[in-house]
Amino acid sequence: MSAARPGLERQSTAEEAEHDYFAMNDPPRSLQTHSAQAKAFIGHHASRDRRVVLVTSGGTTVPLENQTVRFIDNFSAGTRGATSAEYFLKAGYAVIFLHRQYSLLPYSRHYSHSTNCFLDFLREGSHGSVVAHEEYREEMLSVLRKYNWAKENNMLLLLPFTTITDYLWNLREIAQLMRPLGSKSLFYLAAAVSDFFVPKDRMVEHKIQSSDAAERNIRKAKDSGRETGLEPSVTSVQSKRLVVDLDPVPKFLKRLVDGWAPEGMIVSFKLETDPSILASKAHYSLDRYSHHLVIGNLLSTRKWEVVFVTPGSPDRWIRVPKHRRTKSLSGSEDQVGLAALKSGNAEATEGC
Ligand SMILES: CC(C)(COP(=O)(O)O)[C@@H](O)C(=O)NCCC(=O)N[C@@H](CSSC[C@H](N)C(=O)O)C(=O)O
Repeated sequence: MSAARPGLERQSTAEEAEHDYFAMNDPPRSLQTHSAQAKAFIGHHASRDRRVVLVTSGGTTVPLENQTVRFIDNFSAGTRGATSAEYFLKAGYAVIFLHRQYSLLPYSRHYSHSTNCFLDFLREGSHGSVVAHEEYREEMLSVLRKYNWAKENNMLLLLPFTTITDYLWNLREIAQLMRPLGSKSLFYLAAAVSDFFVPKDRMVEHKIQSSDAAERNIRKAKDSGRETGLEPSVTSVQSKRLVVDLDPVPKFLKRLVDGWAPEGMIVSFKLETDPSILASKAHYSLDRYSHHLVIGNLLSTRKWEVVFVTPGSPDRWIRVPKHRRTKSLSGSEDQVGLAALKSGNAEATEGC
């Protein structure tokens, strides 16, 4: 961590980490365009005194080379984010949907290109027309009407990211643009965010070689390392194993709560695979960042149960009953939202 800059009182560790991270890792080429779109969208809805939610969705990647051939990814398909965005729109929020490029989107998620292939719901009608199969027509029409309403009323802004750096630059930019909304802003952080990454100054430029060329590759990287004093983050050794040395991603939630969006309502998700630590990790996150709600979920059961962890209240599990975990067109994840609605937790609907 850099020493406190002379003439300034020592900034918090989180502020220092933020400064160092954004100084070392360039913004995505799309940031200015995204910023202009978000600014116009927020201004449009602020002038109508409307609540705006930033929903983040899908997984961030960690590139291993500057000219990226290989990257570390995660499991997230964006189902939680895309489904929740639909509930937020239904509840009257304007939605900024910051999502992993090509992950599931609100409404179109019901008929993706692979699972539930939309072509399977269509048939050729008269005069070369295309019509929906009778049995799907009602549901498809309902989804289409909601989708068109959101588009025609400028209620949904879709902003894509790919890497962890894209995500953090966009999150900070949009959060700062949302500040004037004050308590009318909500942050719903459903994206699966990388915890480790390859810092730019330790990233190799070209594709990592898996052949004998690796020797030349290592020598070149080490020679450049001798000049910069930095070892490359990824090296393949004589045994041709690939050794990857990653740094932790700065804990940005602290900066979001304290600096970027001090008046916004902030909901984060805690993902675990071990049920015995989920609640404690969710409480730890809430205590550490002092935000409003942590929604805990397990990788294996995330589509039908979540736990709401809020300050000063008992943990509240929301589960879709076994018999209702049907695979509707929209999948069982819709039912976590419906279960929350039926349990009288309107907020919970928006939270799922
Ligand atoms: C990703 C899923 C599980 C949804 O799955 P799909 O429907 O398939 O998309 C979502 O519900 C979720 O838990 N999202 C959050 C996952 C996540 O990355 N949580 C972080 C907290 S937010 S990243 C915060 C950062 N580490 C920090 O401490 O500042 C964690 O568990 O640590």
